[in-house]
Amino acid sequence: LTTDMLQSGAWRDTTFKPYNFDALGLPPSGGHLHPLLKVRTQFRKIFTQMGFEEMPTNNYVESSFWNFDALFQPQQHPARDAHDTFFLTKPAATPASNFPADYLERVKQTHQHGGFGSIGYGYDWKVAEAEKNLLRTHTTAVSSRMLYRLAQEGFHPAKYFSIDRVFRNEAIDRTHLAEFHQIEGVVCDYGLTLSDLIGTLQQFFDRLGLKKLRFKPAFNPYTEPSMEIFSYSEQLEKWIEVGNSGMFRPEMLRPMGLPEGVNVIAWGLGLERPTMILYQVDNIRDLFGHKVSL
Ligand SMILES: COC[C@@H]1[C@H](c2ccc(C#Cc3ccccc3)cc2)[C@@H]2CN(C(=O)Nc3ccc(OC4CC4)cc3)C[C@@H](O)[C@@H](O)CN12
Repeated sequence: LTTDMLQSGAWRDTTFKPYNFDALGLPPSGGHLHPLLKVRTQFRKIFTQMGFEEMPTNNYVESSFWNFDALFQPQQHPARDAHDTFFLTKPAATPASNFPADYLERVKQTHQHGGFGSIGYGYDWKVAEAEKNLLRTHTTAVSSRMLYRLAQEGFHPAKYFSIDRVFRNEAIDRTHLAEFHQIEGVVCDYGLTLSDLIGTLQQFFDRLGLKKLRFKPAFNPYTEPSMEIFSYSEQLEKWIEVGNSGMFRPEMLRPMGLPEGVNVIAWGLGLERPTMILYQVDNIRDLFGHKVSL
């Protein structure tokens, strides 16, 4: 039966087969959860089982102060250039009156002259640099806010985690976009050492099915020592990089007011890479971005 038959009236002398009311309709295509969000739930479960509390990460816009200065990342560090970071023009700055004045002063002193056994960087720290707004380059900016709050509200041992979007002004390719989801774990307590970090990482990655870990010395401006984490993937039958880690430096922790003897171990990884491996996706655009084809 066509519109032409209806308009011309040809339908009148056409015999049609009887309507089959028992015919099954087309199966409706059910929706499905996005793989990234399913893997995010998996990571949330792992952290929760390990007793970690999720950090509030609902601010993509951050000040350079919390994203860099609070982490003892020097103001002339290349990561702070526009070629690596998305700086905002409106609002371009968070007035320094928003930062705790005494804490800001301790951060400034630590960058300039060190303290707590550190010699600092010896440069002239500029508040205007710390006021610049940006799209956070890591969720470690949230960790710095949480650690400061923990110190100010009365320290107690704590375990935090975050899983959320971060933004880097970098070249994009098959496996890298200008934004990705960072996963970060943080443990703060008295007397933590590198072996606590290694043990925590083994617990964490074991729950991901990654049994064999290897650690390689690395550098981060805000952690010392730092280690890159590698694991043997049975699925890919090769050693793969699975994250980075370290112990936050005293130049970051002491100005916050965390008590003497308190150390903080932390590690980070991405959400896209594990999702691409678990769901056998080889182009990140099939997973995330403006042209998703699932
Ligand atoms: C600019 O890119 C950064 C991102 C992302 C990353 C790297 C480091 C950190 C960090 C940190 C950190 C360090 C010290 C203290 C606090 C945080 C966070 C994210 C992943 C880190 N990486 C990464 O996730 N790899 C990975 C993780 C899990 C995994 O599981 C599979 C089921 C088997 C597989 C792979 C390693 C690479 O993918 C790397 O090329 C991309 N990295």
